[in-house]
Amino acid sequence: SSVAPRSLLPQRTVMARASVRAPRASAVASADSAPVGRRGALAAVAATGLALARTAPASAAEGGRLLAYSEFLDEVNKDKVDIVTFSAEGNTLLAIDTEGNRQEVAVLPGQTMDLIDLLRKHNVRFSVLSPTQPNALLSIVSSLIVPVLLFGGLTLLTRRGMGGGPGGGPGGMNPFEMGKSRSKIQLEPQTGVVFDDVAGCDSSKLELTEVVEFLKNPAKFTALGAKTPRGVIMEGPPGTGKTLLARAVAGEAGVPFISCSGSEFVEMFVGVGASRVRNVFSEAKKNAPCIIFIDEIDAIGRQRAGSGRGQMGGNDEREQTLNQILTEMDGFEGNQGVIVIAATNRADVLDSALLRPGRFDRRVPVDLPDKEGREAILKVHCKGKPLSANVDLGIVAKRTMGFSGASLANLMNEAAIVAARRDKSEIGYAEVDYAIDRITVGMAKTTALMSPQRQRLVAYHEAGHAIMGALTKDFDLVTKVTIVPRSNGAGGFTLFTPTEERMESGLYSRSYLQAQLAVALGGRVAEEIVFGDDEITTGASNDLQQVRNVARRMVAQWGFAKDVTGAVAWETADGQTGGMMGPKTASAKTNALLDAEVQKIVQKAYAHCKETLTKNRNALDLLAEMLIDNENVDARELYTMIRDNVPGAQVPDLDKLPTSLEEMGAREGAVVAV
Ligand SMILES: Nc1ncnc2c1ncn2[C@@H]1O[C@H](COP(=O)(O)OP(=O)(O)OP(=O)(O)O)[C@@H](O)[C@H]1O
Ligand SMILES: [Zn+2]
Repeated sequence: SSVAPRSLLPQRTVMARASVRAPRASAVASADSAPVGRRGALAAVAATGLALARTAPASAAEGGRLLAYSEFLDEVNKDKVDIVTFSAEGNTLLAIDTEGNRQEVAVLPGQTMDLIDLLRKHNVRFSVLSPTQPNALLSIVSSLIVPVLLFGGLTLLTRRGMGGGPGGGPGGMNPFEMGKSRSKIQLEPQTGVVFDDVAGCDSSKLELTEVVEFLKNPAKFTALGAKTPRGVIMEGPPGTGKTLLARAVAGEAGVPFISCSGSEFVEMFVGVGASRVRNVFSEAKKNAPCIIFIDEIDAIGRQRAGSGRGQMGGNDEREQTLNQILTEMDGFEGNQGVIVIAATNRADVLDSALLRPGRFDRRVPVDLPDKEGREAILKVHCKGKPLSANVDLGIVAKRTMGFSGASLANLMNEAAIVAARRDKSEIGYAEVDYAIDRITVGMAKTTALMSPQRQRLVAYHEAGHAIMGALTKDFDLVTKVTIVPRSNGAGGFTLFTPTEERMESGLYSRSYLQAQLAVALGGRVAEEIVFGDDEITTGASNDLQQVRNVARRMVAQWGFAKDVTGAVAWETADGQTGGMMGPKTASAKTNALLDAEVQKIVQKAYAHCKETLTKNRNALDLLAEMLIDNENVDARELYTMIRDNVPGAQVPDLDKLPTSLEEMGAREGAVVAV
């Protein structure tokens, strides 16, 4: 497979000192190699959640086989087919059966409409791959010799209307036509979308208000010599509303919206991409102030050096296109009011040249919605749909953890279709329930949907970090615990805010560092206590690396084990022995001593952690339950629970605790550990 599940890739540790809007900003700032020991940097113990296995999108390359059309029809008739995806050209399709197996099928030309009737009759979900999606399916199938066979009855069927299926006329449904509708430069004078149409995503919207302000009156900004925004990268999983948000920015500012997709540029002949970029920008300048939206920027903006280079010549074209974009953005003298918003779900692969100041220097994470967000999105998509009184959107939101905005929209749509099919006048809970199951089945194969078991595991993991943090005297304040999956692959996170004094001095005591180790181990130890040794997961690998790093530095850099290794710094802050700082000093023997001390320190922290969590199993269970229930737990909720359930615990003044992410982020020195 081309893309390894994310959980198998080295996970990025995110520990960044927060500036004003820290929690969001730092969710993208990778600081794996943060020089520990520098003021503040150490204050973060990575409390990394379980990495969600984000599998590659359905690719026919993986275990697919070519299925004869007749066999395919038989399977459909036996209700064995669950999901069908047509290629943009409509000549092939990918079928996923009820067991999750993928199979490619060559479609007979001219009978798509009948096929669609059949699919509808058997409740098969189907969709058309958009022409801009890189089509693995197509390239594979086209290399096979496709026997075009005729099958009695079906071949000569005429195009009957599609009256049978509710919700969707024959119009826009024909994959043949959709394949051809590759867009030119698309300019919408008015998108008609406003921020209120985008539910949830409050923090993303907040980040974008500045852009809106600028677009409303660019002259005001430039006259004052203010540094104006130029490029914004929105990153997040598919369907989280990135396109919608970009259109809302245009709508809020009342400016035109020019959209294109990164993949459109690279499919063309050499030189065409660059010239198209020029066209897009010159069109934009004519219409300024306005927004250029580039979807799938990763298609052009991948890292230039390394793996991609020299592959079948297609790369020069991509590079030229990328360079042209950079040139255009650099050429915004004094910025005439053109803002480029780009979207990607792979911000990690982007060329760093794109992210430099003056280019895409703002990054707006658009994460999967939490429970509240999901409820709000559901509300948006219920507009104009008659809902029966027995549908409680709060409950629907609770049952749909891991759903994106797009899947929630899809959910309400499916429910409406089912209701119509059942001849109901309103959508009842039964229909919504049915739609949830259906979409869940589809999603389980393509995305990182949280199963209840997984949710429980992540909840206990994070609860382990948080309880350890909260119960350790004089440790950083636990300001937020969440099990909402992040776009960087973390299953959840725990946020700590160090005290002002600690931030000021930048000095850390031995007891503080030991506490840090215990807190970092909290996730794994909680898993162990609750689920047993055999069920512990790889989700803690990041925590364990943190533990190793901190312990190693305690011994080798700060002389905390001086009785054994002497009060000597055996290595520099970056873990090097010698180098610029002097000769290589640690002998093999000393190194062995250092290693042994590291192990001792870690074992001690581990024992302490296990004892504390076992003793406070009650609080651990309660917090895990709170997390499963609400997904987010803020400082006040956490410490209230601790005050009421852990006798003798040291609890901060509840009235002074921050409750909103805004408040927490606004606190100078907040530290995010994802
Ligand atoms: N926050 C939201 N509020 C309301 N609707 C949403 C939201 N997020 C997504 N949707 C629905 O999902 C649809 C698809 O979202 P959109 O295309 O903006 O996602 P995207 O993040 O750009 O996805 P992709 O990465 O696949 O391009 C929207 O048109 C809208 O109907
Ligand atoms: Zn962790």
